[in-house]
This record gives sequence, structure tokens and C-alpha cells, in this order.
Amino acid sequence: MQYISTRGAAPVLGFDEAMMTGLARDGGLYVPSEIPVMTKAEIAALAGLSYEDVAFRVMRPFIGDAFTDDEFRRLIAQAYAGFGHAARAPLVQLEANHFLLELFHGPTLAFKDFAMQLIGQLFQASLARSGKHVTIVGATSGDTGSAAIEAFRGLTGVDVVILFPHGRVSDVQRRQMTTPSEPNVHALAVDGDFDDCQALVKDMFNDFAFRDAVGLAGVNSINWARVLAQVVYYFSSAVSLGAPHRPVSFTVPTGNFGDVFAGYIARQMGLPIERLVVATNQNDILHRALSSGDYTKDGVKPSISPSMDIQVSSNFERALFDAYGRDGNAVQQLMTELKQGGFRISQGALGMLRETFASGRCSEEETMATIRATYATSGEVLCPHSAVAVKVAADNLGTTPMITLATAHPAKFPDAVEQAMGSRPALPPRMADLFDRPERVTRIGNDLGAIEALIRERTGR
Ligand SMILES: Cc1ncc(COP(=O)(O)O)c(C=O)c1O
Ligand SMILES: N[C@@H](CCOP(=O)(O)O)C(=O)O
Repeated sequence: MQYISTRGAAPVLGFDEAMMTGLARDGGLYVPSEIPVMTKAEIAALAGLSYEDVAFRVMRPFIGDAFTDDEFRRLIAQAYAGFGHAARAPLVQLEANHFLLELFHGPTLAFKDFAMQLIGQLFQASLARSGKHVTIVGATSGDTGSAAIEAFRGLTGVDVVILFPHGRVSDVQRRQMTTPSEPNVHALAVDGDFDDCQALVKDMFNDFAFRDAVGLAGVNSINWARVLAQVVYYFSSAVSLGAPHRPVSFTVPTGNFGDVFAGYIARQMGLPIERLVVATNQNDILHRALSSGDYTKDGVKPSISPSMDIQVSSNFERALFDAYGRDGNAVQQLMTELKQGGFRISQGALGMLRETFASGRCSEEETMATIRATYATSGEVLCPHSAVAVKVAADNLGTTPMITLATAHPAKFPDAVEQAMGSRPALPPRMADLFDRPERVTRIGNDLGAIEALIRERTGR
């Protein structure tokens, strides 16, 4: 299996190299040169298997010879052993035709653990072979950072540096990043928003002298391995509702477009997904883009679903690459226009995107009303991101079963949940002392030179 860049001008890589490289050297994102298709019989055979077995069968064709089958099975088993639910990603019924996929039973209580726990295992195995040191630098609006720190804390051969927007993540998210005491963990609170943090990380990848000196690696969803690991739960949930004999739809709370892009890959692989509904909060650039073709930035507005406060949605580039007939030059041109403010999607490309994606927006008031109403009708306490998706899903229900992704545990956002329903969800007992642990964080300006200098000093490179 080979991986090519969405901008068409970077070296073609195998799985292992693409995973360790993160962002392509031409600024693009790696995607498989072709998508392996599973037959109807192969999909049907997933019924009744453990999550780990489904993961092996779905991901194996993408891995090439990077890991032996035995090694890959072992790494998958280790990745999911610490999850707090036997099913890993259980489905809960909300209404007759509406199901919630709970993706928050991992160690940091968000869907990011599905990919990050596996990537932690894959990185370790790969670094043990090469003997290299890497500096992982990630941008987060709260959940990627805590999941990455949890997966890489204390590992030899790895420093993990996380940039988060100062004052724009929940207290629980911040403390998950600032309380680990391992010396290889570095939490940086940046004066800016998530888009600034993400742009800084991309600029570091495009500074080849720095990139090569520190052995830069990325675990944001710019890393293909992140997307791949998230494909699995589309299969496990759809099959448990009758796929491939019965189609399903999904609604996905969306920010950086990584999670919903994983659903797109599942559909390309042959999973009968009727529609993928992109649900946004008041930062609705993706809804505007999919409904009118206008992808113009208009400033990030802080919301009660802060992990989705994003305007420059990294993985949308992967979808555009396909929608523009895999033309790297066309994508390069669009991304140049995006730096200047935005672009208009061509009619042909928009038509292609709309064959798969629908979209909707949820206001702050609707998010709170959905948390309240869902608790009243089903007893399920939603985090604000999941509530955004439940509301948009409700607007898009039809005869096909709808699976809505619940991406974080409500206890990560107790203030928003309390505001909506009057009571605070409790953290699981293993995190009960989170607010007693000392914090370790460096506040820093939105300044590439200063951040690179700090990383060099911390890593000694
Ligand atoms: C809780 C939560 N829900 C949804 C999202 C959006 O996911 P994505 O960025 O993959 O679109 C995020 C951030 O990634 C998140 O942390
Ligand atoms: N919402 C994310 C933002 C980063 O997204 P990623 O999926 O590209 O890592 C977060 O919680 O950090």
C-alpha cells in the first residue's frame, strides 16, 4: 500500500513512513493511493466479532508489510485493553431509528483515544526498530492533546509537545494536559485560538531545518494513521445494525473533519452508508461550504462545544482532493486561496461532495436544549459536542437507521452540562483527584520562532 500527498509533490511513502512523517513535505496530507474494498461477504463476516478483530480486518489492507499479522494483532489488543467498556464502542438506542455510538470509554474520555492509543503502540514498535528519537508536536482544542499525552507519556525516544489555545479549553481538558508529571510531556498554552495552534504546527513541519533537527512527528488527524483507526467503529456499529444487508447513516460532530472523513473512507471501502451528516456548532464554515460552496473564514467564535471551535478544517483537504479528481495542483491552489481568506468550491466538486455529505448547524441554545431533552427522553447525558450532533441528526432522520457519534464524556464539560440540566456529571473514580494534582504549563505567545526555540531547548536538539 502506497501513500500520496494531496498536493501531489511529496515523496510517495509506505504506511510506516507516512505515519512517522505526519504532514507531507509539500504541505499536503497523505492518503492511500487507492482504497481497498471489502466485499459484502467480508463485511457480513464482521458480525459478532470483538472490536479488536474487526479492527484487524478493517485496517490490515492499509498497513502493507509495516507490521506482521501477529504483531499488528498484539498492538491492537494492547491499545484497547484499557478501555472501560467491553464493547469498546457501545451503541445505545435513543429513538426508534436513532442510535448513539458512545466513543468516550477510553482513558481520556473522548473518541481520540481510539486512534491515539493505537498510534502510541505503533509508534513504539516502529521506534524500537529504528532506534530513532521523535518530537511529537500537536495542536489541540482540548481532546487530541490529552489523548496524545496519555498515549505517549513516559515513553523513551519520544517528546510530546502540545499547543492549546489559552483559556479556550475546559478545565478538565486543561488539567488532563497539564498534570502529567513525566518529563517528556510539555503543555504550551498559546495566546490564540485553535486555528493559530494548528497553523503553528503546520509551519513547523514546513520549516525543514527545524523539522529534521528535532525529528518532528505529528499525531493530529493530518496523520493518516489517526483517520484509519477511526474507520473501524463505522464498521463495528453499522454491522451491529444489519450492514451490509441494511444501509445506515451517520451524523458526526465535526471540527477538523477527521472523524467524518474516516466515515467517508468506510463508505469507499464498501460499507453501505447512505449519508454522512456533518454537524457543526456556531462555527459553521463546513455547513456553509457544503450547502453553498462558500469556504470563507470569518473568525472563530468561542462556544460551549469548544473542541469544535475551528475554521481551518485540516481534513477537508483530503475530501477536496477526491472531489477535484485527485488533482494536487488544484488543491494547492485552493489552500493558497484559503490562506488569503477562503475559496469557492467548483460546482462539479460540490456535487461530488454532496453525493456523500449532508450538513447542519446547531446554535448554543439548541445545544443546551438538546442536552436537556435527550436526558428527559432517554436518560442519556450528552456532552455539548454530542448534543450538537444529536440535534442535527434529529433534523435529518429518515427511514434509514441513523447512528450519531457521541465523541466525549459529559464530565469533560461539566459547566456546559450543568448550565443545561442543573446538575454536574461526575468524573470516573480514577480521575477523582484531577483537580488536586499540580499543574505544569508554559504560557507562550503566538510566535513560531519562540515556540521552536522552546522546543529545541526542552528536547536538547
Ligand atoms: C469531543 C469532540 N467532538 C468532535 C470533534 C470534532 O472531530 P473532528 O475534528 O475529527 O471533526 C472533536 C475534535 O476533534 C472533539 O474533541
Ligand atoms: N478537536 C480537536 C482538534 C484537533 O483535531 P485533530 O483531530 O486533527 O487532532 C481537539 O480536541 O484537539
